[in-house]
Amino acid sequence: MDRLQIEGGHRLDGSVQVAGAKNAALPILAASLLSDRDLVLGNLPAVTDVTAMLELLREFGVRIDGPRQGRLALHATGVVNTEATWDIVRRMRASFLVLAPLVARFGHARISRPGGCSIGTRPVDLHLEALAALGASVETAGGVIDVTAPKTGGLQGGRINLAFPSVGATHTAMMAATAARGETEIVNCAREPEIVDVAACLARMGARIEGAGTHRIRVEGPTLWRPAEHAILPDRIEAGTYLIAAALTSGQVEVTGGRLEHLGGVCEVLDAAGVTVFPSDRGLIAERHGPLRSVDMTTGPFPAFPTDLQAQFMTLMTQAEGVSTIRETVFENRFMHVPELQRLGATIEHRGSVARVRGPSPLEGASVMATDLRASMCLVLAGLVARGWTTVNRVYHIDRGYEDVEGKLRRCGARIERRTGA
Ligand SMILES: CC(=O)N[C@H]1[C@@H](OP(=O)(O)OP(=O)(O)OC[C@H]2O[C@@H](n3ccc(=O)[nH]c3=O)[C@H](O)[C@@H]2O)O[C@H](CO)[C@@H](O)[C@@H]1O
Ligand SMILES: C=C(OP(=O)(O)O)C(=O)O
Repeated sequence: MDRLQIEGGHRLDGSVQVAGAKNAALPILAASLLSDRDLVLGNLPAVTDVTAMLELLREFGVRIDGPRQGRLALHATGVVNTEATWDIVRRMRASFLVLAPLVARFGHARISRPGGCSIGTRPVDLHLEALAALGASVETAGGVIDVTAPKTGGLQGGRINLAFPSVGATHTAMMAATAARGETEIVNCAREPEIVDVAACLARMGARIEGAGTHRIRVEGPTLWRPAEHAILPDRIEAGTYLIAAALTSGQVEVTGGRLEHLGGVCEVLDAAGVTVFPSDRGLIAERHGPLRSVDMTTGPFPAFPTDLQAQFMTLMTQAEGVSTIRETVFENRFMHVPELQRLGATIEHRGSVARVRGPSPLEGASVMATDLRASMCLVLAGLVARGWTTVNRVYHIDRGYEDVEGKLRRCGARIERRTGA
């Protein structure tokens, strides 16, 4: 199992190219199942979640050509299977996103109920309610979810009112609605930039869809599919991670491809902490003015501070003067990094959905265990400022969503090595 070894105390300077967003790439790959026309994708991130989704699509019978000159072509003409087993779903939660396109196109799909993961229980009720609102019947038995569209006419347009602006349920609703007959209105939907990117890709594929990025999306179906080409938008979470890394080490890094409008509440919070993020010719730069200040932060759906940057922000706050109160409102158990940061010397009290970080704490390198993608990354960030060497174990979590993490950090001056094996 790979691990990363980091020597702290080196300032980051230089530039980092942000990859395509994993959280747009995964639903867009699932959306390739909707159409029998070619879909060509650019800017797919080289991360293991994308590899796993491509493997799953191949198992369904999707033909995949490339990558050639950075582009990958998907042809879903010969889909042979509409069942995703537990073995597939347990490897990657986002594989659940194939449910809607399969039901929409083939009228039926069976998928194992995804379990929780280290950040929360992560139910799928809102996905299933969205499909039911378009006329699908949903049966669950023995951990398997069976979804069938009406025998005559398939899915029908309708009104989907999401109880919470779930990102995944919004993807499910949009994809199902493109194949349903008539108008669908999705209310209280998620507004994340990845929703806008998925909607843009669906529109290129022929869907009549509007309102993505607002609380209400309208889709007029069914879609007359056409061949399409789409480049995945840059990963705002990766961009935010490297901006935080630069601020943490008092360095200056140009985050190429990062976009201010995608970072929502992040820049405001960083500004209050003494870090200004400003646009450059090619992306974003974070500039720190003297010592970091503690800031309170609450995660929430876009444009609030993203839960996927909460752990990295917590590492930043270990180096800020004062007490920072961090509230996690999206997932019920997303503080698994707290004991590992404490192991490095951070002073953090954690109760329920609130963590209080008292800084600045001198961190000391140690061996720590990665528990999920962003928790792992916050430990790498801590390693950049800890005294001596930090070893982050179970790096496969980071590889799920960060392309070439050690290469990107090393090119900015970090001392970081990947070690393979025991
Ligand atoms: C592949 C992908 O895009 N993953 C992102 C996506 O996950 P994901 O799509 O799973 O996140 P959701 O927005 O759906 O989940 C938010 C909250 O809603 C709850 N919920 C969700 C669905 C449902 O049917 N019922 C329900 O109760 C979840 O348990 C969670 O507490 O958005 C999250 C929130 O921005 C990000 O952290 C993840 O990185
Ligand atoms: C939680 C995340 O991803 P997923 O929804 O794929 O588990 C993440 O990207 O931080």
